[in-house]
Amino acid sequence: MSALKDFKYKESEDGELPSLVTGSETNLNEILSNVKGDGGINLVNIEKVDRCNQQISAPSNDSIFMEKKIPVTIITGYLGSGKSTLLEKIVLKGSDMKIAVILNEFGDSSEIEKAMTIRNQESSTQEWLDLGNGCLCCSLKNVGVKAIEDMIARSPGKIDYILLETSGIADPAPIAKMFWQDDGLNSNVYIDGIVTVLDSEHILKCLDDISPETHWHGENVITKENLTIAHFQIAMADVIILNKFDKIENNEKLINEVNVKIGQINSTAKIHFTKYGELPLNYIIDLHSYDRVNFTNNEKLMARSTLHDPRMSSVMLTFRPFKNNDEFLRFEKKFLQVLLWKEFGVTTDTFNNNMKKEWEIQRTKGLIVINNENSKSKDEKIVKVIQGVRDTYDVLPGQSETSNCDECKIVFIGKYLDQEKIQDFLSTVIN
Ligand SMILES: Nc1nc2c(ncn2[C@@H]2O[C@H](COP(=O)(O)OP(=O)(O)OP(=O)(O)O)[C@@H](O)[C@H]2O)c(=O)[nH]1
Ligand SMILES: [Zn+2]
Repeated sequence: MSALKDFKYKESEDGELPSLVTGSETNLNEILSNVKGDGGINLVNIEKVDRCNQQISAPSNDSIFMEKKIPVTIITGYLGSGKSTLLEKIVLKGSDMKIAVILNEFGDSSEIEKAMTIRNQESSTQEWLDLGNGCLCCSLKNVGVKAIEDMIARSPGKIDYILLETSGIADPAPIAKMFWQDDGLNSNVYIDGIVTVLDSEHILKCLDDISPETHWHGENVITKENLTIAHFQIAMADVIILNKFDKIENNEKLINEVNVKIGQINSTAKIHFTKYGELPLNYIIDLHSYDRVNFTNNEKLMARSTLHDPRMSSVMLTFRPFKNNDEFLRFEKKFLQVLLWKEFGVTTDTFNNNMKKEWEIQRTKGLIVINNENSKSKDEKIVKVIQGVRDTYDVLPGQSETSNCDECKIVFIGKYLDQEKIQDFLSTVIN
């Protein structure tokens, strides 16, 4: 029977106790060098300690961590739609802004190593990054984000924007969520928006053509009801580029059909037709799609009652401002979470049974106006923004692009959404 080891501390055997951390240290190394694992290796990785030391020692006003955050624009779109062509044009055209272009291509060599080619005008560096199974939307959470954060930390002040091309079969939602970190994580990047490039000649076929070998990955994308990854790439877009316009420019009927079909799936994204990715850079940067909301929806499309394609659609609700913050919190709990947290059992059976069983919300954008009950002038209002990607949502202090703040607006984009039923449900929460 082995004797129980006596774990009591004995200075003679266990050495001197390291002094307690007082918080006034100026160099973490002194403390951490005493903290050794078995075999004397450092328990904390050295780069992390160096970065912490820089943070502690740099005077707060110019600490490298105070540096501005770098916006990331995700460029997605189905295979061969023209993403790389768009990015080549941007890099070749050059601009006074320093843009890092990251191509998440599938390496020929092996499925485990992927090239992240970082390019800006002056030079291009090749960063090899192990993305797990080779796709940013499937890789371990944050592997891609961490690599990009490290790249920025290594070249402070050298990058103004990051344009990240996903592979043609990537589901943009998990990628958006990866970059959409709350400030607490002190990330030096943030998501500015999603730009989806479409091949205007083939997009209609692509939306109807359910190819069994379509590469399904990312979150639990349901294949049985023939949705394609192109649907999700369109639904998640803040800007849609209908590229290869040279192929359809003489076909009025097709142009209109493409416009209507895309608008049915996503009625809030701005749509631009392009040839070989020719587009002014400012159409795809500074979108602020995840910290602000501007509804540029095409009213005429929204007014249309019946949708020819019941699968992916947009639902837009407008309603009176909230009387006070409590009423807004009740809306959040009794309406928003019931809609978004279906997977977590928050959705009531009555509501569920009332909708088509595979209904699901992919994207939420909301402009919320609350009467400020604490203010002297009764018409002072508080504006908030709701940004949601599938079940994850955030309520941020907002500013509305439009000046009028006398109504709330919320848009849901997803599968089998029924405008009337959601509207009725809202009226049970806000009457
Ligand atoms: N006719 C025409 N061809 C285009 C246009 N834009 C791109 N192409 C061509 O379409 C093909 C695919 O373009 P890419 O830019 O590689 O497409 P991609 O989206 O990056 O492709 P993946 O990375 O495989 O998803 C290339 O041969 C381009 O030259 C366009 O506007 N019109
Ligand atoms: Zn993937």
